[in-house]
Amino acid sequence: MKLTLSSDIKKIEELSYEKYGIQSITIMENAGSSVAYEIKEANLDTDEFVVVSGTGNNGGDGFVVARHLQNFGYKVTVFIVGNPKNISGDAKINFDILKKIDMQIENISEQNGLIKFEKMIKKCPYIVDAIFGIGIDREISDIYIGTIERINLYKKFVISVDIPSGVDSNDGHIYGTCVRADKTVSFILPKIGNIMYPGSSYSDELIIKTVGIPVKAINEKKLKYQIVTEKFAKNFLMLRKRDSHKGNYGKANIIAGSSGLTGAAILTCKAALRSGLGLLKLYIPESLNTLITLSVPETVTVPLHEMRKGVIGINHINRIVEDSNSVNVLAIGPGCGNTSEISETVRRSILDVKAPLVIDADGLNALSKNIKWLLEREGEIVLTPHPGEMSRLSGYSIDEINKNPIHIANEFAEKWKVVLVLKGSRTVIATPDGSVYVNINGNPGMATAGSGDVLTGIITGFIAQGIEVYKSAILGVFLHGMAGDLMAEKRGEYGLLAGDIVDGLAYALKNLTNLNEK
Ligand SMILES: NC(=O)C1=CN([C@@H]2O[C@H](COP(=O)(O)OP(=O)(O)OC[C@H]3O[C@@H](n4cnc5c(N)ncnc54)[C@H](OP(=O)(O)O)[C@@H]3O)[C@@H](O)[C@H]2O)[C@@H](O)CC1
Ligand SMILES: [K+]
Repeated sequence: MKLTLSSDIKKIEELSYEKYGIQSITIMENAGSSVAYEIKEANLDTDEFVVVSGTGNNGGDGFVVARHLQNFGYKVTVFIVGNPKNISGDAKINFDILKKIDMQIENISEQNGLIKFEKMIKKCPYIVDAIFGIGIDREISDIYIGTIERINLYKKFVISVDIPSGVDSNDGHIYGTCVRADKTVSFILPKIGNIMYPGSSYSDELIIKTVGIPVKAINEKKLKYQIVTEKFAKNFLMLRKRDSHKGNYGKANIIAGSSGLTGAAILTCKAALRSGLGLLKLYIPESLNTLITLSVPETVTVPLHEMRKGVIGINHINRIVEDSNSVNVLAIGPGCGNTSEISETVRRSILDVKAPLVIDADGLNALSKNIKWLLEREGEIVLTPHPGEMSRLSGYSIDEINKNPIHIANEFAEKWKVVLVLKGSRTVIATPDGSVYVNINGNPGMATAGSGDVLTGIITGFIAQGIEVYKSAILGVFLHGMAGDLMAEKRGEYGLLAGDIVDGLAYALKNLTNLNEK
């Protein structure tokens, strides 16, 4: 499902009106009535509603909701926040209708109105929030703060129109304060602010209504953001043929692990193998070989002589590079340590390995000091940073990245021609052609040591199996989240270990392939 900026929605609406002759008032009517019917069908235990409208078109939608709710037999009171003189266009048409049908309308433009509002919502259990939609563009002040804080204070059931009032639809940040909604009914397509944090945490449920905008108008607007849904991800998965052997499922090389960080190598290898790949080779400092072999016996290890304890010697790089040109993918980084040996390995791999590369953790740290190496890269490359690593790679602060992961990932992937997997509570996958995919499954239990190593292993495993590089990244992120969710259901979020995600991956893959077969 596509994901939009407010400008995308405005463009789609413009196309619908100007090219296809749809009337904007019709769309407002459909938007408002879709919310009202959603409320009616929920059979809520009330005979009364409060609708809180702003003075823009979101408020206009609220006026339509109020009219329909009244028709359904509910007692409705409309509170307008702001100066009613500012209501114009379609919203004004609907406002005038309310006056003609004797709707009870109150105004919250000063303290008096606020007291009246408070009194009313204390006794009315259901509130429709139509204060701001995609048009909010600045910090909220005064009377708006007072209104929103009162809505939140009494913990009533709140239905937000389009987006909880206070969320920026373009990035999900909050303009000072925000309505806490139980349900949001959004129109045409979800907005980035409905999906990204913190905005998405302000609504427990999100419903999308099409409101009569022609699909043609939506398709004509090239939309670059997309949510990764199960339906979308499962198409990338290849069914395993009955008459196949391990040679059909690809070969991967991994460089991971160093003294004290052997666990990272173990997790990466286990995850790669669990993704279904045929043959896995791990390059490992020789002193760690026994531990790896005992922990992941399915991995072929290449124990390499150490010039420094627990670190692969620099003299082996030629061999690794040469070997990696005969496999389907090379992954570098998990638990490698921040060493000059790894830095040189990353440099040579970027320059000389033609197979796709997956670079994570210490591999990224090496790259961030020498980002221009990417200019020399001919083959495909996936980078899987968390916000700290992304900060070192991009120069943006962690705070900036957390506030705007979609736009920063998009810019970086296009600039450096990489598939970028920016990890976070909503992992973003950005591709060199400017497409951006946002993953929405997963849970806070997955924010645990080794979780990223598991993701690197999964993506590596899928690339090895011949799934296109960007699709492997999307599928890997989706299944990583799905595996985490399955295991959190069994064990809870607190006790979740990265190793559980590896176990969950087997079940997640089983679920997804079952869906594929149906
Ligand atoms: N376009 C369409 O055809 C359709 C649109 N639809 C609906 O319209 C919504 C978008 O409507 P919109 O563009 O009018 O913006 P909206 O969210 O109502 O906010 C603008 C108002 O808020 C005000 N304001 C802003 N920030 C403020 C602040 N911090 N503090 C105080 N005031 C502030 C701003 O005031 P101003 O900046 O002019 O002073 C203006 O009055 C969309 O989400 C959907 O619900 C549907 O009906 C389908 C058809
Ligand atoms: K709203």
